[in-house]
Amino acid sequence: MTAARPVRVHKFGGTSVATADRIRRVVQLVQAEPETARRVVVVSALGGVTDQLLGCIDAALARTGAHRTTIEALRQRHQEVLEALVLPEERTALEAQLNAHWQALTELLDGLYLLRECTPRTRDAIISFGERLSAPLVAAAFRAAGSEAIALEATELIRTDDTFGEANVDFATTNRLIRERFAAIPEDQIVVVTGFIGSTPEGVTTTLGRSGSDYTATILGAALDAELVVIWTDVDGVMSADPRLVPEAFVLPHLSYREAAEMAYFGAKVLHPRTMEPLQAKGIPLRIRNTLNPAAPGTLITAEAPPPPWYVRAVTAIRDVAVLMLEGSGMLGAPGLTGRAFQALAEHKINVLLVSQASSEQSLCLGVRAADAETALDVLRRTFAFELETGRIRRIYLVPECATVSVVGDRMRHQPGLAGRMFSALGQANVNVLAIAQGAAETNISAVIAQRDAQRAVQALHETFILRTMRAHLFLIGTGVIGGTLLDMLARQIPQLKEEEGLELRLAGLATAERMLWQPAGTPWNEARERLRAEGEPMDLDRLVQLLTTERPRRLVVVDATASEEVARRYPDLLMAGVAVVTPNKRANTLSYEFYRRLREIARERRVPYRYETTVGAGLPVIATLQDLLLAGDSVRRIEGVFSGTLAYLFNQMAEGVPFSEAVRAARAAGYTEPDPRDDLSGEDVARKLLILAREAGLPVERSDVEVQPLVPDELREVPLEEFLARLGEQDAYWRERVEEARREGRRLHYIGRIEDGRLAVGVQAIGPDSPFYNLQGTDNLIAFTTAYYCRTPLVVRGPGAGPEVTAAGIVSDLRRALEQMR
Ligand SMILES: Nc1ncnc2c1ncn2[C@@H]1O[C@H](COP(=O)(O)OP(=O)(O)O)[C@@H](O)[C@H]1O
Ligand SMILES: N[C@@H](CC(=O)OP(=O)(O)O)C(=O)O
Repeated sequence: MTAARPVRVHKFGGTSVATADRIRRVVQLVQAEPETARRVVVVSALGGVTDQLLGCIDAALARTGAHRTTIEALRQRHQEVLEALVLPEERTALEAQLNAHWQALTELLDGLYLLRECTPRTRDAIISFGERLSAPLVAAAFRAAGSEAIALEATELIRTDDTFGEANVDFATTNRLIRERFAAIPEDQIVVVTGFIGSTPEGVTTTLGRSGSDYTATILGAALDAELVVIWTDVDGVMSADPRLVPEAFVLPHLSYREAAEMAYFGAKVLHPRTMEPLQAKGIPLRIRNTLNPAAPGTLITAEAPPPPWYVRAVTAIRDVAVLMLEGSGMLGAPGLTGRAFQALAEHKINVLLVSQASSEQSLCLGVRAADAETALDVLRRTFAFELETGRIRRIYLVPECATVSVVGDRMRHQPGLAGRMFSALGQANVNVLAIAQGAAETNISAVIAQRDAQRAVQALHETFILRTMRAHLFLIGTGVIGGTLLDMLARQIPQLKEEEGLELRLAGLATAERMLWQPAGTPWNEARERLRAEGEPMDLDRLVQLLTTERPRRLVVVDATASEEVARRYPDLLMAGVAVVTPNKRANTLSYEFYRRLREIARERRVPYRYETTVGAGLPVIATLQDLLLAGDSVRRIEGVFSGTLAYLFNQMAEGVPFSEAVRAARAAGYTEPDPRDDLSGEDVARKLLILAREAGLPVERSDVEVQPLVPDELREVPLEEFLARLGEQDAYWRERVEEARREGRRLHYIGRIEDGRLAVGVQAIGPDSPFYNLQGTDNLIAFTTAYYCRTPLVVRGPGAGPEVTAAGIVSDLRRALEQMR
């Protein structure tokens, strides 16, 4: 007796047998396999045929008559393949065989047309013809290419129950039938088997569910103890996500049976969910390969697979899902209800994709296919008629147009926090979650979302869990000195951020007081200002806020580089909508205390970043230092500082004998002052910084609580700028005298803000050499914190407190922290 040859089963999907050329390729691929193996080939219907047959059913039921035209087109298509592939001497016989099929098919459809009714049984009979037509053609193509080959109908091999449309296999009988049939066929013959179909013990044709040919292949593989099953399709393997939804998806070289099954169950169309079942007990490996690219290694599916670099292996989605909601306080502590719901649905052969129940049992949420939704609703309303009447169940309703998104991976088991990550990734993508569920094995987590969010959700999850990169968006308001510098700085940093940190920051647009440009898909950083000029529309703050909050792309940060109160007043709207705000604009934090408090509260509650380090001391870590001290449990006794680079410069100049008027003009010429130097000289700017720090330190203070000593006399406050500048000299004598007086006492003048004992004051002070301010140079700021921990020597932050570069750098740092919080 010769040893049996090892068996290899090859399944070719509809895409692989769509045309005569493709079928030729199939023949070559199988012929290239080692002849020492027994070759079994499972084929699907020619690509698209099953869908067209389903279309015929609908057309016949609708009595349009279009089914006849479609059948004619299908006949034509198969005939062309026949003529291209089949040996001349075989044609007549094969044509006769196929014609019998066309005739049977036409009769069935005409029957529907007359009866206006299609039972699941008839539907299966009709769609089984796709495979029954393709298998004989493929077998003939093998023979034409010189191989011994026969075609078999799986109705004589696969025994099922009568669950039409998704029949269950009786494995004991099936395995026996397959073994007996194959024992009678010479081992060197290629056997071409119809995928997708089976039959009941009575010989009625059934189908195994859409994409069921995969399952046929593994049923055969297991029955014949195959050494390998290969599923040939039109992609290089099973990918980390549906490549049509996620362009960055990549081929997974190795998967476990469980992972592949979960992916298929939760929507990865590349495999039928049951494909893996027959192989598991025997550990038969399964390989997914590409007919169009046979050189690619494909995906290997076995019992165990080397773990992915991170927890999640793949992301999937099912579209066309509906959610059934059962609500009512009477569901509390009613253990039987859930069971009854399931049973009722099962009796109507409705598959529940996902279940989620509030722990109080106040609500039960069941995901089903959209096609089953109305029936399911009806079934549940009838099942719970009594409960609905007595109010134990308040209502049962349907949420249509949903989708499920799932993350799948064996390595997810026992990993806390993944569901949280999933929620936050979806939240960042502005995707609302209706329900969430996790499999008992902890190898999948699924969420129900609105169907329109499906692609965005899959992309967000793929990015978060698989690529582990992050895409974020920035909208810049204000392109003046600071905004402009920031744009240039980020344009330089972007490539590096992407390369080294996986952060893909896009510019979603920008606005000035005159114009705005909204490009949520991203606009090139270094062309942004030109685009604003060329493509921008007139600035309309209401509309802008509307766009930012309702059409926001994922992880949106608004940088407000204006000094506008109008813009600042919109921060609550932005934060409420989940849009982060990063700003050097002091306005928002210096409006009423109530406004300040509300901003922080929204940011905290919504977990949206709101950062404003650059409002005090530009890039210096002033606010961060204060916050750190408070976090450590420290308490502030005094904050004292020189908060204005401009005024520091002014007093340093005067100390060297420069008259007041000249010092102001020099500061203005050097670009240190505001365009109108009175904005600095009034002390308003310093007062605001002090107010912000006081509030950060916990004082519920208002602007009116700050005592400000202005450097501009009252009579010069209102005059035109030119006149003010011209009359500056009037002040020189006064300041010369004050500087001199201080010098006589060994002191120097500085404009100092101080918070102590709940008092906020800003003004000129004469300070001695023992003060940290005494040696202050140039435009430096110096802020000293005297606290419970830092009581003998204060903690000092010192450095340039103004300038476009340091301020923009401070904004970038705030931005990075904000993005970190939005991961
Ligand atoms: N995770 C995934 N990996 C690979 N392909 C996927 C995935 N999800 C969905 N698909 C889609 O499945 C298609 C293959 O399935 P299908 O069209 O049924 O092929 P066949 O006709 O070979 O059975 C691919 O072209 C791809 O667009
Ligand atoms: N022809 C059937 C069975 C099948 O598996 O097809 P494919 O291999 O092309 O997905 C269907 O369309 O559902």
